[in-house]
Amino acid sequence: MLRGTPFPSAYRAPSTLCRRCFLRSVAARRQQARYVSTSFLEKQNEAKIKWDDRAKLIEEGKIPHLWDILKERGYVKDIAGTEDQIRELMLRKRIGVYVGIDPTAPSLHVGHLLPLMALFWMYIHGYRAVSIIGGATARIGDPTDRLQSREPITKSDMSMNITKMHYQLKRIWLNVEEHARRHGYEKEPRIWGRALFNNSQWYSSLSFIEVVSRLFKGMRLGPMLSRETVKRKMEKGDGMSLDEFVYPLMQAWDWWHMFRKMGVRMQIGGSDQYGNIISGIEAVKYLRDTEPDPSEKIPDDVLNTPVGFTVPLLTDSSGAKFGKSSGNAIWLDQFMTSSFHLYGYFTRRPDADVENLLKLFTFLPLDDISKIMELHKQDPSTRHAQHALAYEVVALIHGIDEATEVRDRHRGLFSKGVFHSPLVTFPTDEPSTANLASGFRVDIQLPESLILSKSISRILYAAGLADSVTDGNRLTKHQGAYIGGAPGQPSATNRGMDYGVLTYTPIKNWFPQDTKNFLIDGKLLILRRGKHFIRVVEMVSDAAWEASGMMYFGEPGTGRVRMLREALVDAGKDHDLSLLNSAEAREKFLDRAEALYADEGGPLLRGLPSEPHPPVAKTRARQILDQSFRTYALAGSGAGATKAKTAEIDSILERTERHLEDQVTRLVSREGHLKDKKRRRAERAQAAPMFKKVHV
Ligand SMILES: Nc1ncnc2c1ncn2[C@@H]1O[C@H](COP(=O)(O)OP(=O)(O)OP(=O)(O)O)[C@@H](O)[C@H]1O
Ligand SMILES: N[C@@H](Cc1ccc(O)cc1)C(=O)O
Repeated sequence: MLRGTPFPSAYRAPSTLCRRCFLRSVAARRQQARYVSTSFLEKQNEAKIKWDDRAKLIEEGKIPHLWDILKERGYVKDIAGTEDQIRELMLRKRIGVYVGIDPTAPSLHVGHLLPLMALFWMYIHGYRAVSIIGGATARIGDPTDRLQSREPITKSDMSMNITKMHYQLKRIWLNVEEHARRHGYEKEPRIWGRALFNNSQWYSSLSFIEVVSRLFKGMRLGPMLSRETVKRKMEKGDGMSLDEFVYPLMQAWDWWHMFRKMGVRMQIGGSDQYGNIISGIEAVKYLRDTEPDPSEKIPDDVLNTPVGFTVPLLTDSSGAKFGKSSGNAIWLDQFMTSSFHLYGYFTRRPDADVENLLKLFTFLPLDDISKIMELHKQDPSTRHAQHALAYEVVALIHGIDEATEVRDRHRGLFSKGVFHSPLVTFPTDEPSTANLASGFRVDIQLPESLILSKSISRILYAAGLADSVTDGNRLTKHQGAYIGGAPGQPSATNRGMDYGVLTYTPIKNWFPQDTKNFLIDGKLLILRRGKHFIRVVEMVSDAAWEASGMMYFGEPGTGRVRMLREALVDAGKDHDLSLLNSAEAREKFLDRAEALYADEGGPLLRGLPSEPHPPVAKTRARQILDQSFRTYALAGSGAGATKAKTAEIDSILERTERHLEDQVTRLVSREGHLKDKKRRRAERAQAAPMFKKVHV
């Protein structure tokens, strides 16, 4: 092992350094000095040799330069910096590259996917890819291309948006790896590196005076005032507030933070971000060149030059940018735009656009795209290329299984563009607006009487995060579940999550009245089991809960049991018990019971956690109902014994009902655990040590 040396002999206050800066840099050094294993250094060295070898192959023309691939696929619209700088930088150094997204909506949309795709390409070619959720910047809101200022976002909406986007991005990142593998890009441990941050992480510990003295000091008002966005908003819009005016500088500070700490040299954005990227480059260069601490100084050379580029904007048929503000977004959240709609959206792209979209939205090699286009041209009415595109995008966002299922559903419904089923309406170009009316979709609603006065274990069970109340107790005992709140503070006095951040604290078996301390804006709870199994719970009044007709796991005296019994009794009434063994009666019974319980919107499954479980639970519920029918029929079929057997039937029913409830609950939770476990393993396997700053 090598020992970090916190105070090397040469480490003396240089005459140019003021006392404050000197002390600060000594403190920083002390914190950063750590033990580093030689094997880690060897591996880093190995990675560098590999990178240099790759550069040689590129220079000899044996493998393509990624920059050329990006250009060829259509990702490059405007360049910030020069093309030569970018080429050289990408060739010589495994630079960090980032895309930022403000959490001003509860989901990513298809437009976001474009800069992200460019980022994914860089990732699978070995660059360190960073995605940023702008928890801090969203509090201001990017004024670019707007005439009216944004409405402030409430704390609960913000927490919800950050949570949703965070887990959406995590899931997409995992899908990226799977996709890349399908298209021949095998993950290289220690070479592929990625990270996901919320910029509140650094803003919450940043002092105002530091930004003013380090950054604002060097920015000239003239060029900032002459920016198109500023002029337009001041002349034609509702004027510009100071926070909006400095927004690009906040974005620039993000870059500067990552530039120093993580080697991020490049920023990618949609073409509306060009101005912000240019401002960022100026600011980062200024901050780099005026660094007062010599030990932190970064030289002004090609390897330390900030650069960027923008991707073209994805627009709708009228030419308007797809986005939240334009109100035309195709969302990546299943509940806001179903995977069926998402698939449908891509299958309806015009023939003239589809080849470009295949290049932009998929990892398919260009040769494969040419083959797809050839096939498509033989009979464009089959929309072969559009289906390939839709399949790839849905698989990237929702996974291969979902994509295959949706493709099959589309195949079943449409053939050569002809719509078969009268039951389903043809999806239009309009995005699905379900759940948008309320502004966002929570995972689950639960009543006040549960949240405010029942144990947290019961709440975990009701939210579908525990198999039972006992399991909830076990989780809280072993700190296996978390709640959004201020970390490290006791539950009785926890002040909750700060605005714009996502922080958790382990759930303990606290008094029921403590749970209210974790409510965001008095109505939202964020619960998590393990690393990824998450529930956003909205607390509703008991009256609203009653009116909704919904049920939750463990709700006293509810109806899932009661209603199943009614359905079974109903089925019995409709069909003479002597008929119950007939196939016809069985089908009728199942249809009734299923309509009543197993519909996605039906009362049984409405109480269950959200996707991807309902379809699984639905199938399982049908199987269980099927079994219960058979048991019922068997019990009722004794010749002439119909009435006499009522008591026995009742007891069988009760048992089946309990069984049904248990099975579905268990199934849902187990699904979650398995996924959780798999994800954790995948994450561990790809821990990216290159993000750790190490001084030796
Ligand atoms: N339709 C689009 N085409 C290409 N890039 C897009 C599109 N929409 C957003 N982006 C890019 O995604 C990144 C994050 O965008 P942002 O958070 O501003 O979303 P938005 O939907 O544009 O929001 P808003 O409409 O509220 O400004 C930016 O780089 C932005 O340029
Ligand atoms: N300003 C970007 C989002 C963003 C936020 C922070 C960043 O560091 C970068 C980008 C947008 O609104 O599209």
